[in-house]
Amino acid sequence: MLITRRLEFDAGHRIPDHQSQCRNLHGHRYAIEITLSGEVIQRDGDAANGMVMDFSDVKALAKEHLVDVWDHAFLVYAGDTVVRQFLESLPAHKTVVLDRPPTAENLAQEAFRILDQRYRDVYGNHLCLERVRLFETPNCWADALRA
Ligand SMILES: Nc1nc2c(c(=O)[nH]1)N=C([C@H](O)[C@H](O)COP(=O)(O)OP(=O)(O)OP(=O)(O)O)CN2
Ligand SMILES: [Zn+2]
Repeated sequence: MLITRRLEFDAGHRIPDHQSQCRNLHGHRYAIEITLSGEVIQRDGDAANGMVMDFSDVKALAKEHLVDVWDHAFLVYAGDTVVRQFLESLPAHKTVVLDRPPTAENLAQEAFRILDQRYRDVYGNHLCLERVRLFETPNCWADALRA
C-alpha cells in the first residue's frame, strides 16, 4: 500500500549558472509530496489501526526535519559565494546552505535523503519512504525515488 502526504512551504533561491530568469534571486511556493509504502496495520484498539502511518505523524516528522527548516529560508548553493556571503552578512537571516544548486531535482534528492532517516518502521509493517515529489511551481516538479 502507498500513502502520500502533501505539505507546502515558501523559500527563496537562485540557480547561479542558469542563463535566463532563474539566475535572479526569487522565491517559490514549494510543495512536497511524501510517499510511503507499508502494510496496513491490523491491530484492534491501536490508534494506527487500518493505516500505513497516521497522516498527522507523516506531517509532523516532515515539518520537524524538513519543512520548518526550509520554510521562509533562502536555499543557497555553497558554491554561490557572492550570495552566500551576502546572506551571511544579514543578521539572523534564515539560510540553508546546500552542497548542490537548489534545482527542483537537487532539492527533491536532498529532501529524500533527510526524510529517509526519519520514517522508521515502528509498527513492523515495513514502512518505507518510496518517493519525494518536489514541486517548484504547479507546473514543474522533480521526483526522487528509492534507488
Ligand atoms: N530541470 C529544471 N529546470 C528548471 C529549474 C529546475 O529546478 N529544474 N528551475 C528553474 C527556475 O528555478 C524557475 O523558477 C522555474 O522557472 P519557469 O520554468 O519559468 O517556471 P514557471 O512555472 O515560472 O513558468 P511559467 O512561465 O509560469 O510557465 C528553471 N528551470
Ligand atoms: Zn526558481
